[in-house]
Amino acid sequence: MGISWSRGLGGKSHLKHEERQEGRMKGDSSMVLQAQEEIIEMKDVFSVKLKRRRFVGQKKGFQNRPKSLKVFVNPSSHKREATHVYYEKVAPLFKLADIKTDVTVTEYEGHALLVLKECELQAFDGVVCVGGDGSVSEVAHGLLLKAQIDAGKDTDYIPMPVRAPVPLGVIPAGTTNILAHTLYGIKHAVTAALHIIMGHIQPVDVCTFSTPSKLLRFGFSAMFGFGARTLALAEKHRWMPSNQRKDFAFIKTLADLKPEECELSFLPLQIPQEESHENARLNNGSMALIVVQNTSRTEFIKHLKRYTSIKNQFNFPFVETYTVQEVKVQPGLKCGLDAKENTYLNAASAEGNYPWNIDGDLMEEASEVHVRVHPQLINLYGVNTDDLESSQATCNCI
Ligand SMILES: Nc1ncnc2c1ncn2[C@@H]1O[C@H](COP(=O)(O)OP(=O)(O)OP(=O)(O)O)[C@@H](O)[C@H]1O
Repeated sequence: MGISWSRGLGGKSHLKHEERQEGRMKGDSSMVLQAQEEIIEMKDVFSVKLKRRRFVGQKKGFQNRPKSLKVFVNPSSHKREATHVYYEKVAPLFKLADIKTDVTVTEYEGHALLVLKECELQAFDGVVCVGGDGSVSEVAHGLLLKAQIDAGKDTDYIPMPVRAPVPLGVIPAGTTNILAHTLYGIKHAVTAALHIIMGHIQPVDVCTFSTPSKLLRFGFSAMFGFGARTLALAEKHRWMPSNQRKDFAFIKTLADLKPEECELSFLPLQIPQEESHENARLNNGSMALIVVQNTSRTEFIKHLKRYTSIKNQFNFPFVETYTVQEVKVQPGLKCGLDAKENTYLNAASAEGNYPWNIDGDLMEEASEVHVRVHPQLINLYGVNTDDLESSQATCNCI
């Protein structure tokens, strides 16, 4: 086996080493030209460096391939592995691909958001986040918020947000990496890095979560009720180790399970009949609304257990699913609840705020929350694994 190349043979395809030898032996005259090809045996190759060359008039070498990246690494992600993952597995690949990087190792929650607000995004071809879903969500929010600021928008009220100016790359290194699973079909840092290097880009829908007076977040998913109360309880026990805290909050919230009083309104997505069997996808301007009505604890646990499976996951009489564009949730206390129930419903905060779990981040709001999906608001590095039958993103977010 050898590596061969030719000196401007007018686009003729190369012959393999073995074929060339054979041609020579047969005395084929066309082989005279080919004989100018040079061969290096693979065993003699120490390393290969490809220089990017452009033809006259060609504007770009490879479309979308980044040359300069702003990188955020969350050193606290999943057993503090993110820094190691980045410097050992990803940074060497970026270097080989001649990509310049500007790295911020975040020091606290909200650090990436602060840096992004001050960042000159024009200096970069993309932003990369090394961490779990919590970090990715913060960076995606920061990137989109900065885009609105740069576009001169009022960041408290953004009915028509502008798109993020550069793509976002996700290097999975967290405890939960649902977004990375969706984009790469796998939690694998090197696969993710290669998608970034090759400039594979996937437009993705993003939601805005707002109250009547302010924008809470740009994000991808939210839970009201059980998933939010679990998070609120876990946050109150920050002193506990992460997994212990989550398990404790989950079991305690389940033990105290009560129906959540709220008024829900939504705008269904108008989709053509032939697509009506499809649920929400990454970039078709839709989101899935899953409403779990009051039921027994046993039935609710059955529903939770099936949550991670792909087949019949919501096939319960008390679970309704809708494909929607907008949702409004107006929390409200039912008159006539007994004191114990009232205490539960107001457990998250003395001010009567209701907890929301937005991409794993706790937000507490008293007023109505309006969720809207904005089609293809951000480009993410990766491919759309919606179409890969084999991809099964496992979700352990609750
Ligand atoms: N240096 C830091 N110390 C503590 N928290 C940080 C730091 N840098 C970033 N964060 C915050 O940590 C949160 C969780 O990060 P991430 O999702 O990457 O990790 P994880 O292991 O998946 O976390 P989780 O336990 O929430 O699943 C993010 O909201 C991020 O803002």
